[in-house]
Amino acid sequence: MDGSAARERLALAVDMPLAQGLALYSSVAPFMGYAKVGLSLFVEHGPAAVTAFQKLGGRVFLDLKLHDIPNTVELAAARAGALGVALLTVHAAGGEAMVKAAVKGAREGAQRQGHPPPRVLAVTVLTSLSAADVTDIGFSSAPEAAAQRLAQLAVRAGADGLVCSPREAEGLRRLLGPSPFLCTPGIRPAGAERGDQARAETPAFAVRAGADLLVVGRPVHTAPDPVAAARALALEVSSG
Ligand SMILES: O=c1ccn([C@@H]2O[C@H](COP(=O)(O)O)[C@@H](O)[C@H]2O)c(=O)[nH]1
Repeated sequence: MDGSAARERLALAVDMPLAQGLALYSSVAPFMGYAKVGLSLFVEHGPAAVTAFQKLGGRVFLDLKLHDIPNTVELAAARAGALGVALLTVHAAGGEAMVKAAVKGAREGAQRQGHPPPRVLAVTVLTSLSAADVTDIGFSSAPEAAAQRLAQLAVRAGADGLVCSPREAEGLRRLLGPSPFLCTPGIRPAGAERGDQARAETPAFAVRAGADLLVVGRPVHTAPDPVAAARALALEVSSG
């Protein structure tokens, strides 16, 4: 795989103040094709955070993890679609009707503004949850089985893809085939601090497991040389 193909498979999680995030994304953009705008940036700046990265030429992954009643989620997804984002997240645990509503809203919102429809990705089991946490919140199964159940629900509802741990990607590919777009946060290069990520794996592991898009935040933010860290990620993705 060449460098530009690796770039298509890397998203920078911009979990930091906007000015700092814009500067960081500009410097790593040759290696990372998506800027992921998450809760902290969106709570502080709203749609302006999205347009700021779009002005830099970045494709925006709007990671709001919508989770509410279907009508509310449809309205929010329509607003996100109208912003021209490339990817939007919802929680699969919101149920089939809610995921369906998100897909409908996102498509209609994008169409109204003449944008291509965003891919709606359903979050299965957060990568920060350990097996014990998954039991604690009421699943009777291990993370992998819980992720598979939620993934099947999301695909039935029309989600374009799934967010999962790299540990679950291979099983989901086997179960669901080549079409769902698999996005894996919880990426840690060998030796990197895990922080709050309980089910993390290396970039090469995620690629071999069948992930389409790898989300990376702190391993780039906290690196002594973030550009070198992004270049190393792209290299590992290319050879993974
Ligand atoms: O299950 C999930 C879903 C989303 N995320 C998001 O990805 C990044 C990961 O950042 P790191 O600094 O590389 O840990 C972050 O924005 C999360 O909100 C996730 O980690 N797990």
